[in-house]
Amino acid sequence: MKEILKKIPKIELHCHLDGSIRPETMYELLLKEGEKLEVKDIKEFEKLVSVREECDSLKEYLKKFSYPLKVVQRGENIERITYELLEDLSKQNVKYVEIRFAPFLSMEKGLSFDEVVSSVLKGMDRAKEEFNILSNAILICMRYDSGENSLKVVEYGEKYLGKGVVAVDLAGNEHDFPPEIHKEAFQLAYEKGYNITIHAGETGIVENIPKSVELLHAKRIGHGIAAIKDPKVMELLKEKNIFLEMCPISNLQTKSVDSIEDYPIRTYLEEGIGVTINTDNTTVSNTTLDKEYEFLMDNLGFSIEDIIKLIDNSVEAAFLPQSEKEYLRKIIKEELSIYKL
Ligand SMILES: O=c1[nH]cnc2c1ncn2[C@@H]1O[C@H](CO)[C@@H](O)[C@H]1O
Ligand SMILES: [Zn+2]
Repeated sequence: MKEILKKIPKIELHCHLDGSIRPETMYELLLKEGEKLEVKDIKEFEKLVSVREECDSLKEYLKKFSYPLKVVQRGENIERITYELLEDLSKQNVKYVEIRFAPFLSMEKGLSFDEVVSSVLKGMDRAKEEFNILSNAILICMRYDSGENSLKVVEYGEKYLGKGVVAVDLAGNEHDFPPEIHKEAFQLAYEKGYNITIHAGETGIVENIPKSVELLHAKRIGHGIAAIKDPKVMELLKEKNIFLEMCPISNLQTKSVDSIEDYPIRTYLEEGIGVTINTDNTTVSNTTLDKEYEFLMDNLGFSIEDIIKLIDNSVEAAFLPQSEKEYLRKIIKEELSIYKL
């Protein structure tokens, strides 16, 4: 591990709560629920809930969410895993994080929408008090869900806007469910003043990127790997100042690119597209922001100065008012100066 990466202040914009539950906590909570686990210890369990080399697609990757989903059905669990994720991130010197989750996925055993959202917000408040880490939430609509359910996410979530919730997202199996299914919901979100980010072009479907920008009002795109296929799409991203939330380790696991050399980040930066680096799912992808940056340094020749520029992009792309971005820039600059960076 490049030692300096551990120390520098960082920002996380694309992190799924259910994909980032501490394995020890998940194991404990599953056993408490009486779940029969066919593993002999926590080490084996960790393998069960994170992807290995055998993963060949996004669909395969998404299968890893079956255990996390079992533990996000109680308010106290949701609050705890939010708090613990923020504790872990604060130890890695992450200053600000946007945590995303799909409320409807936590409503399978009777929790209400409000119970789910307020549990996340409680975890965030507690972490802010104790670890001084700032965070906001992004509500996810699931692609396979009906357009009506996505509308409900937008409608029910409105009262939390500006009170911990800053945006809505669309996630899940991109291969079988195009963005336009959810057009109405995102139109409403736009009108209500939500920020919008959409998972698009993650595993090859380039047209989902312009659709997300033009039909769903996306200001940021999750992954966007397929933009490399079409110069017009890259031009659109640049022209509209759409930031990409790239997650290199996850992208390799889902086979978004064939090899590291094909990872399009350099081209995007040369084209003037705003790129940010994120983890996607710390547990499922077995990663951290430090590992993601280290990966860029080891495999794609990024320097620490390049990394600092990427972190500054994350500040710019954050769903925060200018004054809060300025505050983040100030504290980041102060800390970097300690290391003469
Ligand atoms: O990289 C991804 N692409 C698409 N969907 C994802 C990704 N990571 C997680 N999820 C989906 O989002 C849900 C809510 O967090 C997860 O349960 C998973 O199904
Ligand atoms: Zn994601």
